[in-house]
Amino acid sequence: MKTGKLIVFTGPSGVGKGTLLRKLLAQHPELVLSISVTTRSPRPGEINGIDYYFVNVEKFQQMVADEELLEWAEFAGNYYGTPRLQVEELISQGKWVILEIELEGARQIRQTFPKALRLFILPPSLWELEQRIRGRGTETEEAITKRLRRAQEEINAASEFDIQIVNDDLDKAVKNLEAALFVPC
Ligand SMILES: Nc1nc2c(ncn2[C@@H]2O[C@H](COP(=O)(O)OP(=O)(O)O)[C@@H](O)[C@H]2O)c(=O)[nH]1
Ligand SMILES: Nc1ncnc2c1ncn2[C@@H]1O[C@H](COP(=O)(O)OP(=O)(O)O)[C@@H](O)[C@H]1O
Repeated sequence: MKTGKLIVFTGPSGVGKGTLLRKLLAQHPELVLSISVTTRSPRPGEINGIDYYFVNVEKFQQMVADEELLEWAEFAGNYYGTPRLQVEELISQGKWVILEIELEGARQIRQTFPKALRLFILPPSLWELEQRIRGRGTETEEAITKRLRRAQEEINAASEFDIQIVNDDLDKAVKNLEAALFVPC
């Protein structure tokens, strides 16, 4: 049986993580995206148990206390975390599990899973990042401000990751992502 693998996929809000992963997962069924827990409200079209497990703060805090999360962090006023059991089961089945998580969570995983492959997605520019967040039309003005401020901090930490990929031309970024994942270095 194939050996399981953990892949950390980090990048600022609006950079195109979800877009890239949807394209990648459609072409590579051997990759599995870990479904996170969050206290953020669902966006239009987001489905509980598919996009996220949407919970309230009390439930989230209980999961932390019960050590049900592999990692967790607060981001732009909401909590996000990775369910431990789900990831451990998938890895034991030999799956390649992708954690789409922000910088603080990625730092925790570097301590607990040093063998995880850590990828950082960069925007072509901060201006383009802002156009994308605004263009997506999912965040309030306040959320956009918080996320853009956090984006600068995250971009400054990109060199902590094994591989950096610029999401400028989407198809080119997908190809670079496939090379990072499947071409032995
Ligand atoms: N630490 C951590 N971050 C997460 C998790 N799930 C999502 N995130 C990150 O939380 C941030 C906000 O996610 P979201 O509200 O969906 O916004 P988006 O990045 O603009 O799509 C993003 O950087 C996600 O990668 C998680 O389980 N743990
Ligand atoms: N390479 C790209 N060029 C232009 N727009 C993009 C590109 N990748 C993603 N987008 C758009 O940017 C917005 C944010 O993408 P999304 O995948 O939601 O980012 P994230 O998951 O990192 O927050 C979406 O409207 C998406 O269609």
